[in-house]
Amino acid sequence: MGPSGSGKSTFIRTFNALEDYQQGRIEVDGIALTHDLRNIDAIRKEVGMVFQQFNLFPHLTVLQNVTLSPIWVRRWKKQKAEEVAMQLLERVGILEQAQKYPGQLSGGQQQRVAIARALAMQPKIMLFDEPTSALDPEMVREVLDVMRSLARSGMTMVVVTHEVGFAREVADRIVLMDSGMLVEQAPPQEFFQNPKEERTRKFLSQIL
Ligand SMILES: Nc1ncnc2c1ncn2[C@@H]1O[C@H](COP(=O)(O)OP(=O)(O)OP(=O)(O)O)[C@@H](O)[C@H]1O
Repeated sequence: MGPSGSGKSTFIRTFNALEDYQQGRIEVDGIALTHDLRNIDAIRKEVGMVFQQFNLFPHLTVLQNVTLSPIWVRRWKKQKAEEVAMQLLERVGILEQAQKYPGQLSGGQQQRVAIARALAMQPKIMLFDEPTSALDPEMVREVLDVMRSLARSGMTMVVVTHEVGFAREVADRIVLMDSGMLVEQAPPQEFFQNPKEERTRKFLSQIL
């Protein structure tokens, strides 16, 4: 969490080398991120990402959006990729939309396709960059429900969000960022009820 421009997107985009960084060290499931392209590829296979704007291919059906990477990157046979995709579409509650195009779906449905698409690559970590910020209020919940069940299934997730209730309920750890720096990190209860930093108190007084 953190105010606008505090560096939240920049931070999570470094995890899969969408953004370069100058200091520090990033390690994903034992693989250290270097500038070697093969290494970046290896990390990207482990890290799924969901963006605020769903970034689906508009000319492909839902099913084709979800099977594209497994077929082209993982080299799965079409039939296997489609079987797995259908299971994922069922998991995110939009199985019946499989043959439609993104433009025919609501924002909440499109975001659930984007989640299924990321999961299709069987990532070890999922990054979410304000996944509900572009949605109408009534669609926020259906996406948060999917994320909640993903968290319960044990998926490691790093989520940039302004959804305070969701963060409080689902997170193991909340990180507050400000001016490109990590200000405070703590389990939700401690973060919301007993923050250590003045900056955190000020942030909470603005959002609660
Ligand atoms: N650690 C950093 N060092 C230097 N510049 C940074 C750092 N983190 C972010 N920036 C710069 O700060 C600006 C805002 O960052 P970013 O978009 O990541 O913020 P944000 O918290 O995601 O904002 P929003 O909530 O509006 O999306 C960008 O121009 C980015 O390049």
